[in-house]
This record gives sequence, structure tokens and C-alpha cells, in this order.
Amino acid sequence: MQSLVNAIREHGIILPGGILKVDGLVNHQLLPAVTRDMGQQFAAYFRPLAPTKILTIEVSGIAPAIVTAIELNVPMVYARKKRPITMKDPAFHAQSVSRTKGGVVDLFVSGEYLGPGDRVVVIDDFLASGGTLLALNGMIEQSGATLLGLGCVIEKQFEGGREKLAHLGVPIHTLANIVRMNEQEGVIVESGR
Ligand SMILES: O=P(O)(O)OC[C@H]1O[C@H](OP(=O)(O)OP(=O)(O)O)[C@H](O)[C@@H]1O
Ligand SMILES: O=c1[nH]c(=O)c2nc[nH]c2[nH]1
Repeated sequence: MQSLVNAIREHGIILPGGILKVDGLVNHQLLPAVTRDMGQQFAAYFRPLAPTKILTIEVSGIAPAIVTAIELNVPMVYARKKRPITMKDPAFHAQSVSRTKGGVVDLFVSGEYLGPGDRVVVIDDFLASGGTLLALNGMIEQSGATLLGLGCVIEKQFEGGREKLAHLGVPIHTLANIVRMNEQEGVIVESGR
């Protein structure tokens, strides 16, 4: 997705620990044209699979997930990191590691909004180690829903997450791919795959 690649080149900053700061377009500020394009790209890719629901995780997955859900005209559900008193049983639970805040994070999805009839596409902002997508898949399995595919805005190819998700046997679609990044070369980014 060329508009995204251009925005990463313009806004992306390499931080210690292999973190790419893209707060200017994904994680803090959102750009309307680029965000709208994300939804159109994901929708075009996943529409033939006939999903009935988009699943993501708060907070940075919500924007790309909702624009995709709007394009596909299906509901979007986001996993919550703290269980609210409004969430009744059954609720599905998993854990992931927060890459930008550190520590283990609890994830909760209510059985009211995810269940055996659902055909689910998961959308998130980053595919890095793949741990977060595995955690989301764990909740899909608990619910009895069917995982159809995984979509992420930015893939960090050098972290190998795609390989760790291959056993799920579903298509993985990303919109921009960070091939590598370092002080000497900067951010080497290409369109996703
Ligand atoms: O493939 P992984 O190694 O699991 O990394 C990807 C996850 O890391 C980030 O979560 P984080 O909790 O840092 O950020 P957020 O609160 O901005 O969503 C990002 O939003 C993804 O969900
Ligand atoms: O802002 C972010 N930058 C990253 O490099 C990253 N990797 C996983 N999650 C991430 N979030």
C-alpha cells in the first residue's frame, strides 16, 4: 500500500529494542486518507472469504479494524485488556505481551459477541513476533468461532511472526513490510504481502 509506505518513510522513527515509532500515523495520530485506504485494502482482500465479524485488540487495532468492518458491513469486536463489570459469562480469556508498554496483558472477549456461528478475520496494527495474533486465535478457538484470516497494517518481517502463525493455515495479509531497520540504512520498508 503505497500511501502507507510513504507515510512510514515520512513519520517512522527507529527506537531502541527494535521498536518502530509510527505514532504519527498508527499509534497516536491517525491520517484520514491512509486509514481509509487500510480499510479498503483489507476489505478487498478478505471479502471473498465472506467474514461475519472482524476481531481486534485495543487500542491500536481498533482504527484499522473499524474501517475494514465498515467496508465489509460486518460488526467489529475488540478484545478488552481489563474486564469490565458489564461483561457477563461466558467470557474468553488469553494473555499477550505488550511490546510498547511491557509486561503481560490480559485479554477478554465476551461470549455475547463471539461464538460458534462467527467467521472471523482478525485485524491488528503490527505483526511482529505473532504472539498477539496467537492470543486472539486462542480466544476464537475457545468461542467455537472460525478463523478465516489475519490482517496487519505493518509487518516486521525480521521478527518472524508470519512463520509462527503458518500452522494456523489461514491467509495472512499485511499492508507494509519492514524488511529491516537500523541506524545505517534507516527503515527499509516495502509494500505488504
Ligand atoms: O506480534 P507481537 O509481537 O505480538 O506484536 C504486535 C502487538 O504489539 C502491539 O501491542 P501493544 O500492546 O504494544 O500496543 P497498543 O496498546 O498500542 O495496541 C501491537 O498493537 C500489536 O497488538
Ligand atoms: O509501535 C509499535 N512499534 C513496533 O515496532 C511494534 N512491534 C510490535 N508492536 C509495536 N508497536
